[in-house]
Amino acid sequence: MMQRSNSECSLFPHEQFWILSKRIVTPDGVISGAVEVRGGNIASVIEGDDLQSSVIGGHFLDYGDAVVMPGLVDVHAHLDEPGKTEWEGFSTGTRAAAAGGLTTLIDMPLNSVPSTVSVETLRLKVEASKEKLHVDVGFWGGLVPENAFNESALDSLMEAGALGLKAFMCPSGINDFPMSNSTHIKEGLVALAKYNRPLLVHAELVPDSHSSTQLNDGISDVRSYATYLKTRPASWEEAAIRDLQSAMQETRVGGHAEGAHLHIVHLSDARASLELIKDAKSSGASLSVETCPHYLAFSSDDIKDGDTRFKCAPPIRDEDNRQNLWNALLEGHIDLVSSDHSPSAPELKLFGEGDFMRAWGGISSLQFVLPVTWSYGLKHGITLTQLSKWWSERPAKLAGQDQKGAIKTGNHADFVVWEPEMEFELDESHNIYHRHPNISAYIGTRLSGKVLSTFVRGNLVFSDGEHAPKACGVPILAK
Ligand SMILES: NC(=O)NC(NC(N)=O)C(=O)[O-]
Ligand SMILES: [Zn+2]
Ligand SMILES: [Zn+2]
Repeated sequence: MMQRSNSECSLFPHEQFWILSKRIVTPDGVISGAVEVRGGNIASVIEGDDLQSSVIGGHFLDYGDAVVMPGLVDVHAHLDEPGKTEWEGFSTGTRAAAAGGLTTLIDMPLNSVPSTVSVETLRLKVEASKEKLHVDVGFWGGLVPENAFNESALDSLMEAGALGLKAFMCPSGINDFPMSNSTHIKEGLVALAKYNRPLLVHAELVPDSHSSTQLNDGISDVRSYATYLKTRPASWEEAAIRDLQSAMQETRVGGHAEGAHLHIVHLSDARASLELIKDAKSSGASLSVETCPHYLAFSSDDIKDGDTRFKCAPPIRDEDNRQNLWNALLEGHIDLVSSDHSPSAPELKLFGEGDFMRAWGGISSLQFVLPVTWSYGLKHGITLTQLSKWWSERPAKLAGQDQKGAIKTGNHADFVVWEPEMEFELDESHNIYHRHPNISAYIGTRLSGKVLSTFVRGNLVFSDGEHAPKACGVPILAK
């Protein structure tokens, strides 16, 4: 049998091989069988027990009872390169992804320097990623007031390969990524319509009555999580989504932005905001919404004073809200899950002071999202099929990746092989590939679900704690 042309890309470098398992997650259910990989794609999927004899003579890997699932597709990762590689980076971030069973990441346009808001800055991203990608990485472009009314600027960003756009409705904390209003967002949707690509929105709206002096007035206990939580109420999410209502309506059949799609990132409020989303969906708007593992795993009562690892925006809310998020996910009102992996330099977390008001926000989680979603989901009876829809099928669709996100003939051979029943303590002894393991909110938790192997387009990029020698992930650019 032929070896793959660049054998350093894979720990099992064969042009053609079989993967066997008693639990393969396919769009038609979990089957016992074998997946044939040829030239990096899925050549066939066959059902049956004891298929070893059928594949004899060929190369194969028999994973027994371990689960073979489509690799996870994370539509919300901040990789921060170029310019903020000391926060994360293509190399560290994609190594963590490979170790966590994620095979595709879509990078957010902010936190790198410069932000990805033009063709030139997108080129800098792609250039900076060369030879550093252990998984495939696509890029969202930024919608900002400066380009929102400039259709040719948005056109060229789309033509250069951005998979869609991302906007903030509140200050992002990043100077070259100013916030947009609903008029900018409408313009963005109209520009995206002809490309059939989505606009992702950070939906929190700061009320007019609010000023930063007011914000810090009377705040005494800056180490208390409750203090921070009060400064970003659920009404901010609700107000943003209400403000988006007319833009959403334009995505309906016959609307000015028919063909475009609006996606709300990191929903935390599972009350009024969720109701508005349900209404918009049922009125025919092309709308979807994600939540993140930290909103599903933690509630405000769990967060200790001064533990700024848990600071993010929108904030982690109360326990009832967390239960509502799970129900919404199980009932299909929340479409998918993303990491919002958003690390920073540890100093910015101000662990010494534990000041929630001044610490940099963002949760670091990329490598752990599979066991976290699974472990906390077990109490809600989630299935492998649901997990795979939330983490692979729907995110791949949002990002326009029709050859990813499902184990079916013709798709990319992107897989995670994992043991859902295997428990482990996530402590400092664990091999963590994030640039800064200690800022992760998950250190110190006990999780269920150990990743054994990860394949990206047929390359075994991670196996048994080891990465393939060469980084052979590719930048994904829309055509
Ligand atoms: N600048 C950021 O990375 N912001 C991110 N920060 C969070 N979520 O706390 C985000 O996605 O809004
Ligand atoms: Zn955000
Ligand atoms: Zn984010």
